[in-house]
Amino acid sequence: MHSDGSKFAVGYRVHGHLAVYLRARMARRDIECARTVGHPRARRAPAIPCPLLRGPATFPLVYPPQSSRPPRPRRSDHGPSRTRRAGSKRYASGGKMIEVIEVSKRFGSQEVLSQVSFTALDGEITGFVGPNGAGKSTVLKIVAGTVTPTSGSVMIDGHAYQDADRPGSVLGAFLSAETIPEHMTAFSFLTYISDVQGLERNAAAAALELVGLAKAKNQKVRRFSLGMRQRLGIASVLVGDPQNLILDEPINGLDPDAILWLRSFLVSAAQRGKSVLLSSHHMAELSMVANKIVLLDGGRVSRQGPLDAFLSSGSQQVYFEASDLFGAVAQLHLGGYHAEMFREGALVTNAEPSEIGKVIYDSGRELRHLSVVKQTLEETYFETIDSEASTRQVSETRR
Ligand SMILES: Nc1ncnc2c1ncn2[C@@H]1O[C@H](COP(=O)(O)OP(=O)(O)OP(=O)(O)O)[C@@H](O)[C@H]1O
Repeated sequence: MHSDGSKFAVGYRVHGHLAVYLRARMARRDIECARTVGHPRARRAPAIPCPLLRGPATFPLVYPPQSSRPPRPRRSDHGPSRTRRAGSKRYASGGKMIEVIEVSKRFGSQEVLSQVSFTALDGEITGFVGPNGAGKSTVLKIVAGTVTPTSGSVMIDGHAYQDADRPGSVLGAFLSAETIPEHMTAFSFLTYISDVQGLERNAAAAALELVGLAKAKNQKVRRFSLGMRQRLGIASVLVGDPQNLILDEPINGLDPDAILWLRSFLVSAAQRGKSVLLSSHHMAELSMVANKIVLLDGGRVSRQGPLDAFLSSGSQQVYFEASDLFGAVAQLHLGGYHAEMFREGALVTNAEPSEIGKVIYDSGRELRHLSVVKQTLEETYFETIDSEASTRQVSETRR
């Protein structure tokens, strides 16, 4: 305990995370304070088995872990009339929750971000992607208030974050597990966070349960594996149940069980109307949960839009299987189509399935399978990055 008797003063002796919470308590208007602090109304949902814990969890796991698609939102999940598009992946909506407005950032002479603008809406998971060094972490740090933009602003729930009365109830951010003090135990770390946020101490225990660290609660963080540190970092965000969540590469180091759990948790959070901004290099994972994608490249937003637009924007391919496959492919070539043998059948580029079906049928062959192959998020990602790179190359050559 510090000589002034403040139970928060101990935070001055540590660095990183705790200093952040400390400042939250000591100087409410310090924008760093709200990195991870949340509000005290931790949810007391009915206990439902959590795949991570193999025991009860304390949040409603409404998203079946086996499924890669979220279910239709139930009215009871988020109150009456908050669902705008039942059946879609927008779970509930209340407006623009995280608004990044024309944000630019320079570190010395290096321009890292240029006029970055996007919104992460209520009830949605916004996937934030881009190559290494694109500036994703810098954007998230600016949203969390730990880095100041050179120009532009961020609004959260319609207000400047530093003006929030209870910053912790507004935003929870998991930016890096590296800042968790190594000399603390998992429990003392989370208890400290609970104290600073004015939560009951069982909020810390519940968060440890949620992320599957209950058994390791008395272990020092320095003995934690990467995955355990990630889990603890995620727990530090969940402890206060904030309305908006930002997570920077939370999947790194997690085992498959934990990934499954995190996926379920984030979808559930969106279903309850929260806004989730999720940075990740795992495209397949993002495809399963995201409603919207923001692609950052070279410090600029090179593309943003609904996930479905990313999946359907590329060249369409039709896959078919037929009798006399070689003959069918030759027939398609004669008709001017580009067809290639693939697995048990063939892939035709830039074609409509009805056209391909007609060609095969008219040639007297038996059509056994016909389907449209959608471009994956990863393919669209590389296509966009490649086209940005060639555009940059052309403009540099012209100079
Ligand atoms: N504090 C800093 N001082 C100077 N340069 C910085 C600082 N923080 C980040 N940068 C630079 O800003 C650029 C963007 O970094 P950032 O970490 O935001 O990228 P990122 O998209 O998150 O990358 P990754 O996918 O590898 O995590 C990099 O060139 C990095 O070196």
